[in-house]
Amino acid sequence: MSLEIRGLRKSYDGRTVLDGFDLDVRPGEFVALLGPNGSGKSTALRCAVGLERPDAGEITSAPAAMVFQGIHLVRRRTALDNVCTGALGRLPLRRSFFFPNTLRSEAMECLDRVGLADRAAERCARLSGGQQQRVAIARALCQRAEVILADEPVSALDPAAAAQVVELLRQLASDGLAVVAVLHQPELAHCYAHRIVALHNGKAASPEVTR
Ligand SMILES: Nc1ncnc2c1ncn2[C@@H]1O[C@H](COP(=O)(O)OP(=O)(O)OP(=O)(O)O)[C@@H](O)[C@H]1O
Repeated sequence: MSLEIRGLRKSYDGRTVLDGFDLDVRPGEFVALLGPNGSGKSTALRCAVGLERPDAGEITSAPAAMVFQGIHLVRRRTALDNVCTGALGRLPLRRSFFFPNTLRSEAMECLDRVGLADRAAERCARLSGGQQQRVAIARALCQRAEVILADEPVSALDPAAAAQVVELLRQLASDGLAVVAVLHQPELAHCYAHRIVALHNGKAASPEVTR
């Protein structure tokens, strides 16, 4: 299992958000996490990646990276530079200003996997929203993540770009990653996810196998 969450509990200001949330995601699996606004979907992902401390529960995860709705690229830098920053956590400090060629090659491979090798030298500000989100996914790949946690990755995109990004997430899962994406579009979840998990009353409702 790439990601195992058991009995996750989290409250804010005395209000219970997660109340025994469980989730298992295998390598090769794309899970869509659905649920109403405020049901705790982001909180669950943030706990899984270590951005939030749970009140209780156990999380076991292979190296994980998060992708956000807001994308968070450095817009004036090139797509390739942005992807290279995925490796900052494993670079010595002196290397973090001029990325070594080996890293640039790895970042190019990551851009290739998201279909954007031909835009590597383009400043991110000049890319479309969907392309920018694919660059952010390439950056997660350059982190050498085995688990990708995507929090509403397509909510800001037009329908065609959204479908392309969700299809890419499915492809990456088919290549062996474990992928969890919070989606607000049930039709995309049904079309592309291997499995849908619904968050209800702080718990995972029975998973529904879609494919
Ligand atoms: N840092 C925080 N401090 C206080 N309350 C928080 C914090 N983070 C989240 N919450 C609250 O926890 C609840 C769950 O939030 P969360 O963002 O996880 O829900 P969500 O299912 O992702 O919602 P949405 O679909 O609207 O993004 C909400 O009521 C939110 O206001």
